[in-house]
Amino acid sequence: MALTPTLSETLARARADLRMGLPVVLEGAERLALVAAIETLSPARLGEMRRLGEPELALTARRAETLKARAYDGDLARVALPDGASADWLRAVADPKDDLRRPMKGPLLTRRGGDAGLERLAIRLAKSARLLPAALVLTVADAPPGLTWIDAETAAPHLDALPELEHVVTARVPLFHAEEARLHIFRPEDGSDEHYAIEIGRPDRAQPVLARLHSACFTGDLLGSLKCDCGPQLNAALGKMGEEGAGVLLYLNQEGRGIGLANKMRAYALQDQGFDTVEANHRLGFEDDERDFRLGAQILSRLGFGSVRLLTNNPAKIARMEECGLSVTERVPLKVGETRFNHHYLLTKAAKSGHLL
Ligand SMILES: Nc1nc2c(ncn2[C@@H]2O[C@H](COP(=O)(O)OP(=O)(O)OP(=O)(O)O)[C@@H](O)[C@H]2O)c(=O)[nH]1
Ligand SMILES: [Zn+2]
Repeated sequence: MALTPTLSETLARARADLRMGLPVVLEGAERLALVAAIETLSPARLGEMRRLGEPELALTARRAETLKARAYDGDLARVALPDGASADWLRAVADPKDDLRRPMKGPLLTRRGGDAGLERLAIRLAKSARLLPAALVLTVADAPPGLTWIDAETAAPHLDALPELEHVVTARVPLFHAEEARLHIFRPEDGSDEHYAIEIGRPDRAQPVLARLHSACFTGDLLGSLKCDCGPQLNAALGKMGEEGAGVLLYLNQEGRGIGLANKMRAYALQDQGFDTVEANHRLGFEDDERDFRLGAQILSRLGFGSVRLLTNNPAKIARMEECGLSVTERVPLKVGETRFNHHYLLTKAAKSGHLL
């Protein structure tokens, strides 16, 4: 041990490798596979992988549904590569941007039988690298040297577990809405994004605290985008905490409901083609909401809060908090920032995701 990387560190490396277009090695109980993310796979690396054998394309069942491909593995599909399939072809299958212009990618031949555990892990890694959820998977007898090597049996449960968070630092930051405010930084030990807690005043830990779990939205929070209600919600939540003189706002770096900013922009481009926010996520191969709210519950309890008055319109958030052992004594509605550009988005969230209007 000592200087050799831990499983968390190896997975963090794997995410970085996939983002750069470098394959990683997954070692399962019965086979070994080279795995590359389709989004970043170069023609040269594809050529090299094809030289070593017959790779397959792993897609989520959500993406397969749009492509009319059968997903025999339940949550995913393993697609056989047609002769001469190029990196561009793979990219077009993984990325829905031209689906309407070029609908016929298939028929796609999908595999059934056998174990899809490594493919499942491959997609999981691509998602955690915030790439399109699609991977090239090649079963090999042995792997080329120098690639990051992952033990699949231990990695899969590790990716599902909540990473430990280190409370890195706390400092005072006077805010427009509340001069007495402190920012706490929390750093996950798995090398993923840091999350922030903004504590307003000195909330009494023995009482339910006014709390908001805010998910990062670069476009809404920073640019003032009118396409969602995030910016006004952020402002209104801090405003209310300022008025009451106490509260805690978690700023969770789960951009785009956990799919990352690049994928959220892909979803926006699909919305310009007429799909709603939920359909766009599905066409990309994601679930409606890929966030992990356990993080928020962990941060609140690390700060000493056991019960909250939660500012939200999302009943699922309340349910998640209670599952994590946090008591939600009250839901405080947060309805601000409706525009003609987000009216339909808000209606979709109410109709499909259970948000309260
Ligand atoms: N994937 C995707 N993410 C979006 C879209 N619009 C906003 N987001 C993200 O959604 C998150 C905010 O979630 P919301 O659904 O607005 O609200 P909520 O957190 O579920 O519920 P509230 O507590 O009521 O605000 C942020 O991470 C945004 O970046 C979209 O069209 N697609
Ligand atoms: Zn937003």
